[in-house]
Amino acid sequence: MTTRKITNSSQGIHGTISVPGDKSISHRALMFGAIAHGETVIHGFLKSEDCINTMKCLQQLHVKIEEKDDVVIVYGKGFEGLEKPERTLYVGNSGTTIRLLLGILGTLPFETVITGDDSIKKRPMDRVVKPLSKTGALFSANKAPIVVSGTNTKGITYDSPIASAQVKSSILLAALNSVGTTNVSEPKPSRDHTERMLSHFNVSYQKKENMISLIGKQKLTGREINVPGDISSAAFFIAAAIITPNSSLEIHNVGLNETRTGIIDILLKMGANITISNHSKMNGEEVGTIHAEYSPNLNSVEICGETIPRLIDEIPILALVATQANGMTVIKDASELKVKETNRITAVADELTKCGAKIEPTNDGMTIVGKSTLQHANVTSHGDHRIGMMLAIAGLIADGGMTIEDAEAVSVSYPHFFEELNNIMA
Ligand SMILES: O=C(O)C1=C[C@@H](OP(=O)(O)O)[C@@H](O)[C@H](O)C1
Ligand SMILES: C=C(OP(=O)(O)O)C(=O)O
Repeated sequence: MTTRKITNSSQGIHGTISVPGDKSISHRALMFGAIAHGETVIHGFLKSEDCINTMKCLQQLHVKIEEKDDVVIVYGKGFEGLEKPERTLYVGNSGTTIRLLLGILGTLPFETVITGDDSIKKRPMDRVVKPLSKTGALFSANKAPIVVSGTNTKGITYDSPIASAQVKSSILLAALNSVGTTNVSEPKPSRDHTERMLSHFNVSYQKKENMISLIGKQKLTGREINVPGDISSAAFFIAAAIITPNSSLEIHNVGLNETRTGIIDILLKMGANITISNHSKMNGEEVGTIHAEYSPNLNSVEICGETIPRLIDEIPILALVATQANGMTVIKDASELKVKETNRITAVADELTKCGAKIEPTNDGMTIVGKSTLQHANVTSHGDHRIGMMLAIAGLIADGGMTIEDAEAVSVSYPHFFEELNNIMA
């Protein structure tokens, strides 16, 4: 386990950076490339642990994938080109990998065993096992390790009780290799990268309100994909600039898909100095440049309802920002946080309390009372990349900095996070 010491940054953070590729889009680019026919060339692929695990799983299913210079090339042979792996597939820490792959594997006529690390083994898979079983897919368990297979799967109609892009995407991937129409709805809109990727691969589907309908067995052909920078990674540096005195930071090429920009909406509502410029589009995904500056007059907010899925992974870093805002910030409707890489409600509350924050966990979120002066503490990431990065940013404003145990967890989504942080502190 690696321990990292972060020093307090009295001079602020400065510079112009780009963040690595979007994790959600990188996973999908590989999977769509694998089930399409022909070459899919991916630019800006995120080479982090989670996405590399997706790549390795697909290679074990006998998909040829090459890394050349800055591109990743997937030589897809359609669903029928996927072959039984010799070994158990290992997804590491990645919920997106296991849930989306279960959708694909549940339509293949051979048994695959799939598992992950200790965190993955605890995370609920019934949310995909239940709907996918209706297609005719077979599963040995509701938690990893799972043995999965399926023959002649059929389209289903499923009203998902949770707003989860992983559930929606798993069902849509299964739908592509099933006979007939699949209809899937969700209670609130979750990230729509799968839908945009379907359009990019010329798959036709209908979307009416929160219901997507797709006819199975459409043929996909390999495409070129440009992956924008990950707004969930950018969020740590945006927050750092906002809460650290004397800071000014520009981040290029950030994905600005509106199903992901809840973090920007909330920070603006809190009074943060953020501007967005250079708007453009990359294979159906909006991108732009984000400029963030120190914002001394932040106010508390309530974060709930439809906003939650639009910033679900940014709640740990938003909690830190809320410690620097006047008044009480209330986060609710976010019980999904309990089933992420760790229980992010208790992990955030426990670790930030050690630093002097006034933060109370609730059943479906937390309350945070600002403004607090934070101080040095020995904290832990709990093996969760987003908790680790949030605590590193807390170190910038804490008296005496921060000591973070299990800091290597950041490699799950942002392998060079600490190097980038050092660069902008210089
Ligand atoms: O589909 C995706 O790429 C993701 C969806 C979200 O999970 P849920 O869909 O389970 O909320 C998110 O937390 C995760 O980091 C990535
Ligand atoms: C929840 C996350 O990812 P996953 O569900 O893919 O493990 C995340 O990256 O914050």
